[in-house]
Amino acid sequence: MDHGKPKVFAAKRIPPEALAYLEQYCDVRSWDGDGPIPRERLLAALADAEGLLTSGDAIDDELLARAPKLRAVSTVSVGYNHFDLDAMRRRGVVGTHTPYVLDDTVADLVLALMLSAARRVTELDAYVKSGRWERGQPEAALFGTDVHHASLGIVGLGRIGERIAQRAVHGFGMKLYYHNRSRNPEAEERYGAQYVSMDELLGESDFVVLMTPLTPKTERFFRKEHFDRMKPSAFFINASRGRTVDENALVEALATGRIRGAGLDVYEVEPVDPSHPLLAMPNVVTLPHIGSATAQTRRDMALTAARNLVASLRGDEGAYVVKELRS
Ligand SMILES: NC(=O)C1=CN([C@@H]2O[C@H](COP(=O)(O)OP(=O)(O)OC[C@H]3O[C@@H](n4cnc5c(N)ncnc54)[C@H](O)[C@@H]3O)[C@@H](O)[C@H]2O)C=CC1
Ligand SMILES: O=C(O)C(=O)CO
Repeated sequence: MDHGKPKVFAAKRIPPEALAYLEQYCDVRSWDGDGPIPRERLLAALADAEGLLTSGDAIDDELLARAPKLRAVSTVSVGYNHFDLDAMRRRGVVGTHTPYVLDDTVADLVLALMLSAARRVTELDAYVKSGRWERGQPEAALFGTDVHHASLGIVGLGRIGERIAQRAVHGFGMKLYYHNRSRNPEAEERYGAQYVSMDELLGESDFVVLMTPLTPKTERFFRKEHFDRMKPSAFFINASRGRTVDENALVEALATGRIRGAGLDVYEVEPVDPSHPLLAMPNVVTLPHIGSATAQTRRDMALTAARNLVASLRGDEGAYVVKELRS
């Protein structure tokens, strides 16, 4: 322990390299329990902390009131919907995140969801493993849908969206539509992406990929009227946040055959309830929020988060401060 170093609390386990970096500059205490830290333990640990490294803990008024010395919160994620930005601004607490380092890894997973849903990979894997593959069955029962040269609509063509676009257009020859808050001229140039209204995107796309952050504006913004406008042959892919979608409307669209299938990495409530109707649908590929979950990328994210925390506490340049909290 070094009294000259700022006290920080790591509310999640981080790889040794990131921890070693943090320890060079900070007096670090870490949560070493299994699973997420209980809220009360977290609040108690923050009584004298100047910095917090976290991933999904809600950074809200209650937490900030219990952490009077807190100056910086660094999340090991690019999404920061767990930050109460107004509360942090009021108390002058800096918030940072980990953009860029995970873009390719998440984009790979989105392609995996598209391919799995369209070619029925998980459904047919279960079919083979359960011994149901026999000669003489009608082969059409195993047919899927082509991904190559199909049309893709990305809602939220940002950092990750662009990496998806690159794979889809240059790798699979897909035609690309997108809808954003504002146009992305570089992506239009690089990928021939066409900026369209939501209506047009939904009506034209064989695959609709949702990649917006969760904000007050995007909370449950994808709802029944959107599924109703999609092609009945289309697939819905969500790797953003579950709460951007009205999940009941998604279930209904799938159950009534209004859309062909879905690929999901995220859910309204995580972990998703084992009795959730989505889990019983063979045309839905479900993953446990693993968009960025490769060993290398999680190491890179932890190191970025550690660097962000140190830079914020030292007042150095270079931390990825979330855009709403930049001065
Ligand atoms: N499944 C997973 O494991 C992961 C999920 N994510 C999620 O992906 C999100 C996006 O990450 P990035 O691409 O780095 O963010 P980004 O900020 O680079 O891109 C987001 C895009 O969404 C657009 N957008 C925002 N609000 C919109 C609205 N109301 N309507 C239409 N478009 C809107 C923005 O214009 C921007 O182009 C994260 O915030 C996070 O929630 C990120 C990493 C891993
Ligand atoms: O970074 C994020 O926002 C995630 O969801 C996990 O990588």
